[in-house]
Amino acid sequence: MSRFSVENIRNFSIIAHVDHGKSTLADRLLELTGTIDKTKNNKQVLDKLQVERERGITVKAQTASLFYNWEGKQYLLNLIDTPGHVDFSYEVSRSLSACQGVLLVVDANEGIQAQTVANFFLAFEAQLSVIPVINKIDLKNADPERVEKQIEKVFDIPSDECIKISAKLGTNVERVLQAVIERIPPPKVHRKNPLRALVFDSTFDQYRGVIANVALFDGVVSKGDKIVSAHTKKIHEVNEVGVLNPNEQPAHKLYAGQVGYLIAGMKDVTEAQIGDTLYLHKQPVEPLPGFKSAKPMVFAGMYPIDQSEYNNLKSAIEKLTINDSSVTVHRDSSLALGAGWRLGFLGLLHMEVFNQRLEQEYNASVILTTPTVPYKAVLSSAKLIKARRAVQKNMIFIDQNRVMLKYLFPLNEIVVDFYDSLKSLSSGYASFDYEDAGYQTAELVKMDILLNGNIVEELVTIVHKDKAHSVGKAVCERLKDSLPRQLFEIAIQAAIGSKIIARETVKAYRKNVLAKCYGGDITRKMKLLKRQAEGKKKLRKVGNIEVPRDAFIKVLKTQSDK
Ligand SMILES: Nc1nc2c(ncn2[C@@H]2O[C@H](COP(=O)(O)OP(=O)(O)OP(=O)(O)O)[C@@H](O)[C@H]2O)c(=O)[nH]1
Repeated sequence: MSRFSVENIRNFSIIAHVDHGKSTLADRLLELTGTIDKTKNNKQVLDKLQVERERGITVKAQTASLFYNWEGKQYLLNLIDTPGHVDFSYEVSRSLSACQGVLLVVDANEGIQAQTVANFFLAFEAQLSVIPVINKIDLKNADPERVEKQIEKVFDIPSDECIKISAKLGTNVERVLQAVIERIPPPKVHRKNPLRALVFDSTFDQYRGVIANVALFDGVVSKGDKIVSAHTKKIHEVNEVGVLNPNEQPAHKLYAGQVGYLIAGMKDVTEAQIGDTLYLHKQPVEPLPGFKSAKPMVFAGMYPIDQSEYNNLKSAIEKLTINDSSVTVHRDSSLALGAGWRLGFLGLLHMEVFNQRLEQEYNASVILTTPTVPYKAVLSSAKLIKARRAVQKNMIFIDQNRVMLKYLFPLNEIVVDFYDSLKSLSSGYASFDYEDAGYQTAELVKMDILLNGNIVEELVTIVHKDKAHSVGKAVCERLKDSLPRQLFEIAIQAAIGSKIIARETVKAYRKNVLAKCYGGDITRKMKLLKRQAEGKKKLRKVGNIEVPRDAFIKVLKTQSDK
């Protein structure tokens, strides 16, 4: 790695709206630089996770070091592929901290979309060079000239700076590499200074522990060095350093300006903080600014299906959060579901992907309960807070056919199905992005669910006053369908304070498990009675009513559907 002087290094990222072609462009860049062989099968090479390949989306930023000869010089181009979906924008902003420039990919047919704008501003605020790339010019409906005008109008980038390509066919992709060299500056670093390395990402390997992705701002690091984490102050010996090409390729040393990986026997989440600065033992440095921690937007309870799986699930969640530090984890417990956690995610897709990764990468199966959003409650005698509907903030015309609208919304109104409704109302044309605008007051009420007068703690929820009646009714109906009949009548009620807003009744009945056993075989009877007793363990008693675990899960799901 010593061959590459700082002048011959470029660190860049590809950013875009979802599906505009980042991963396809990354595949072509990898082929052009001989990093991977050119075959028809190179599809989303950097999307290594099973969930990414199944869903065809990038959820995790990936790094690849490309070697490229141009005008007689050899360059080291470090590419960081980033996710497009809004739920993963935290990955994008972290990746940008290791870069000096970005390729902003825009679909020649769809033009500028919500995440194009959001990602552009992330790069702009980080003062990175932006190279606009108009992709998919091979499409029949492509209109690169219109997109060029949009880019000029919205981002103030002269249209002659746009590179028009087809990542699919490889058209003009070589020009993109040349623009990276010409328009993105080399990193501003000092190799003679003591080591200062930023941990911008990390993954967990079962055998080798934490693999930290690092960007070197100063100095050199080699195998055998003793390094210190500015965060924990713990000393670690470096076992391996190298570059991602795109798979790990060990090297003797990494130099300032380069991006690579480092393994130093860190075994634990707390030892591998993303945003941490690493320095050489006895040569302390001023730590780099690091990252703002991600702000969870959607919360869900997570429990093992069987409590005996608690410890395995705990370790799986810990390992996965090393790789996805935007998930927040707090211990929680529920009378119905046992010990578990309350996890915070950046959005619903993020929650689904995390759940799928737990299953696929760690073989864990879990119960997820209703996602909720955080509220701050002000308890007054009336217990009530003023409502606020969506408020329009501004409107910008991107071109004759497109308009960008900004609204202030209650988060609760958008987390569940807003995006889907928007897509179907606009026949797929509208796109959507959001950012947290802080807490606002609203008329929210706490809704209790009661069984024969006893509150079921697991089902207490916060709902908007206007929706309380419909949510309460739906929960009571769902509970009625899922509660087994018992020896006595059960009143199911939804209540706000002392006011009952919905009610259903389950008639009395006794389930005789021996009903179908006529005479004879005592062992069979015993078996059925034993099974009934085991079944009872999975029940939760509310007063004298037995509620099966399934019933909770079904009702919790209704709450999120409403
Ligand atoms: N016709 C055409 N299709 C393209 C081109 N580039 C990408 N695509 C297609 O567009 C779709 C999305 O491409 P991806 O590269 O996966 O998009 P992405 O931006 O990486 O998507 P995320 O990782 O989910 O954000 C795929 O079906 C590609 O085959 C192109 O130049 N022309």
